[in-house]
Amino acid sequence: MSSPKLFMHVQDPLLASNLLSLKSVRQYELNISQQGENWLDQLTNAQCDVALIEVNSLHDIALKALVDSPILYKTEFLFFSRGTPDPILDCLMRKGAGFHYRAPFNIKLIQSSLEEVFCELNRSHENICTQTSYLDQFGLLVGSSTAMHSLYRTIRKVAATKANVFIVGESGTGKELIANTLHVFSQRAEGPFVAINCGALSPELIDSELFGHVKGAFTGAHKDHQGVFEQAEGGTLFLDEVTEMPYEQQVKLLRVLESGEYKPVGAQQVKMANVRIISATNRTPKDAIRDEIFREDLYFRLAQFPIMAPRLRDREGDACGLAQHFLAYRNTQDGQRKQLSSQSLEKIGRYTWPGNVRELKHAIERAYILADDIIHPEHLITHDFNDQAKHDATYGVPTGMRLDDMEKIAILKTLKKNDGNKTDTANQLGISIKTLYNKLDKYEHVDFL
Ligand SMILES: Nc1ncnc2c1ncn2[C@@H]1O[C@H](COP(=O)(O)OP(=O)(O)OP(=O)(O)O)[C@@H](O)[C@H]1O
Repeated sequence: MSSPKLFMHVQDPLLASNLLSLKSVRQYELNISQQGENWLDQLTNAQCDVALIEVNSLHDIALKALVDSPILYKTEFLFFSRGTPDPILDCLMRKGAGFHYRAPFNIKLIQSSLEEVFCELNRSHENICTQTSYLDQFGLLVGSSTAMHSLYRTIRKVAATKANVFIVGESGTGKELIANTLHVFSQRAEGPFVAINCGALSPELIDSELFGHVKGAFTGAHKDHQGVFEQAEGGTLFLDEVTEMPYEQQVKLLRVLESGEYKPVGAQQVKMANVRIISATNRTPKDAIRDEIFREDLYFRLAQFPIMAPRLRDREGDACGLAQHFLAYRNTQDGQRKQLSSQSLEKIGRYTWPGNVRELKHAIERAYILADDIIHPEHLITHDFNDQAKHDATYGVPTGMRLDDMEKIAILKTLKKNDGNKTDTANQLGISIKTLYNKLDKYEHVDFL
């Protein structure tokens, strides 16, 4: 959600500096009027929620025009005057324009009025949010926090370059969405975006997955197969969980990055790769290099431009905003009007979301399934179980829930408990890593943005 906007047209320097020093003024996005230009035109262009206007002339043309302007009903006005009777101002007051403060000004009173208006503006955003999302969006990413806006600026700058980008961030922070957004804003946007999970590649098939193979290259190679380098030709190749790629395979990837050349398995001729590489990991690269699971030379090739994906707990206000966003999409999908209670929003705002946006998205999905109309805190299942829950295997297993919903919850909870480690998750759930990936892939596709 963007901050509510405040327009200020105040010429008296003392009054202006008093107003600007108020905390309640600084929480708005500020627009200060330009001297010599009609302030009503400026206000109309800026589309502000609140306007602080000093009236110091009985011949203020803009004030006169305001009487018949639609802005009068869209903006909350606070007028400041020296107290000289002004029929136009009286007329505006009769039309419900807002507050009129006369000198000497009581700054404390002004502060509390602005505070109140600010709360009302935010409340009106809240009331509409179960059907609509109020967060800012950039490419495929949603979020209005300072951390997200700084990420948007970085993406915009680096997308235009040819640099390989390396995204580091906790599981569920949206690294794949960041990669896709980089692609969308790059000159390769018309080309394909191909994502591959390096942790899910089987050592036997990895060469073929990356570089492709020709018919007859090995038993079972019944026809030519394009590797991801070829599939992503002219576009972007996203190497997710790149630190999980088998160590000996990393040197092959390094060679392609250095020379641009690769050879499909069983082929005679080399091919030239024309792809931009974006990679990601939820490990700290320095630790992965120290532990000798990730080659340092490969890291430097891949990380021409490193980007940190911010944790959800570092994006002030975004957790509640995203919860509303996901709920609004779900409501729209099913024609429902489910709402988050204010206690639920409080719980969402307080919780630290160690599984980041993915955990939040799935918590809302589960709550949506469980709740009738209002989502209460008990519907929001997070991962901080109490001790009793740990000892009781049936704790929290609901009755009457669809089996595939329960399966989904079990998978996502286990994934979370294992900090996103899919190998451990698959082992604990007694399924193959491939099955796990297929199921996660399915959830992503039936999910909402
Ligand atoms: N800023 C965001 N706006 C909207 N949805 C988001 C955002 N960030 C993440 N998501 C959603 O959260 C889920 C996880 O995102 P994604 O797969 O991109 O995370 P990740 O960091 O790549 O996770 P992992 O490290 O486990 O692969 C996806 O469903 C994605 O759509």
